[in-house]
Amino acid sequence: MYVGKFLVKRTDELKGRVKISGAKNSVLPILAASILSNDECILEEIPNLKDVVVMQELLKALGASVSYEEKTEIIKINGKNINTCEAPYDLIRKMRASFLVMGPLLAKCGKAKISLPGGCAIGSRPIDLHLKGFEALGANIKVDHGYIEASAEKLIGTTIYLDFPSVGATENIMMAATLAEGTTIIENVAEEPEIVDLANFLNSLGANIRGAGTDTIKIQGVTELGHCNHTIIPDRIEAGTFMTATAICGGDVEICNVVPGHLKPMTAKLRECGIVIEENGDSIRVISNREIIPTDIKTLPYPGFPTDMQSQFMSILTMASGTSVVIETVFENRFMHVGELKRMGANIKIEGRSAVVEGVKKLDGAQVKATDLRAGAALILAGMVADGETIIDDIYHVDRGYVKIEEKLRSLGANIERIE
Ligand SMILES: CC(=O)N[C@H]1[C@@H](OP(=O)(O)OP(=O)(O)OC[C@H]2O[C@@H](n3ccc(=O)[nH]c3=O)[C@H](O)[C@@H]2O)O[C@H](CO)[C@@H](O)[C@@H]1O
Ligand SMILES: C=C(OP(=O)(O)O)C(=O)O
Repeated sequence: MYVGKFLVKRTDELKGRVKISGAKNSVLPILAASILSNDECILEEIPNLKDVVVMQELLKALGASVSYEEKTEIIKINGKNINTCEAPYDLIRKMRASFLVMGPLLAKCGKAKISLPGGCAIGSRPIDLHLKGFEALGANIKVDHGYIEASAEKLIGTTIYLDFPSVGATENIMMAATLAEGTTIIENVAEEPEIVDLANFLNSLGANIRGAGTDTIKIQGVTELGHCNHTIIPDRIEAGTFMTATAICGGDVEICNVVPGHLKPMTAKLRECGIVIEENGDSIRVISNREIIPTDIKTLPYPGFPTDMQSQFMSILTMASGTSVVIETVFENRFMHVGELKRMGANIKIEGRSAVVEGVKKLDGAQVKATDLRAGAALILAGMVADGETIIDDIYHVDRGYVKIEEKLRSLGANIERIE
């Protein structure tokens, strides 16, 4: 059983330089996509995250050969010997992104049997759009005893309109269409940088994908994919988390290995909050005197403000000099952190999909629980400005998506440790 907790104490300021790891939300679909090829893929800047370990286990269970070296952050993966098209419940339940192997398996083996992923703390997270896309490409879908079975003699390109620009559905359908016969056009797709990274990876394997990063993606099917070297883009959500950590604690931090363009929605909001941000090539400098101007936030698909940064921003806004409104439009239940922040003295009221945050003069340390990955990050931020000690439980969620967050924060002067 996982027994780790974080003990967080007051941090007066953050100072120094921190390097951002490869993006969790890029590496997971790219690992899934690598089994489309029958050759070796070499992937660099692989973050050592729990979710990446689970994805490796899943790909090995399907028959892929996978080797990861933590020191160099390189994965070598070869999908030549994929020998089963079934992804068991035990692996799918550990991580929703496991469902991203469905598109590649269907394209490569003509069938896939995957356990239904189910919901999680942030929402019910249906997969109807993924399935509609596979059906449009000619797959036959059936749901039986908690498993989805998809089969197709041949996938045939077509035009697919997504009702909502779902990140996962865009990725899954794009991967399936890569080896389909003819042209697939997917409209109203997600435009996240991770979609562009996946398309770039597939193209360097020999796929023919155009338009990633816009609302329409066009895929000309190919018969085979080859080998490639690919470097995962930096994690914009990890970068945003360090930006907000600096904002709330005060200080002067250089965040390197970032793509400033990917951070724009966060940079714009932090500037509205009164934080100074300088962009310098592939790094940014964040300067804060701890004074936070109240600011409203509304989460939206990219290039809107990311839902994965909503809870960290909420922590900052609890200390603002007035009232802010936070609207969550992407997930229907992503306010679980509010209850925990209130235990630390925050003044927040939820009304439907909105949270009204009344700034307070101080937060108090308390025993709290990371209800999901980003809730855990938000509680670390709150703990760093609270009086007294904060103990955060259930931090396995945090390890899903942050590489050694406590070590990186400590290198900037934060008072945080992992305890048993
Ligand atoms: C591994 C990964 O990349 N995870 C990210 C991905 O999750 P994920 O790919 O699961 O998120 P989606 O963009 O698919 O979900 C957005 C919304 O669409 C709904 N929906 C989605 C698919 C579907 O078939 N039907 C449907 O109704 C979801 O319930 C949710 O309300 O994008 C989210 C939105 O930016 C991020 O918070 C996650 O960090
Ligand atoms: C919701 C998230 O991830 P996942 O889709 O992997 O649950 C996240 O990264 O905040």
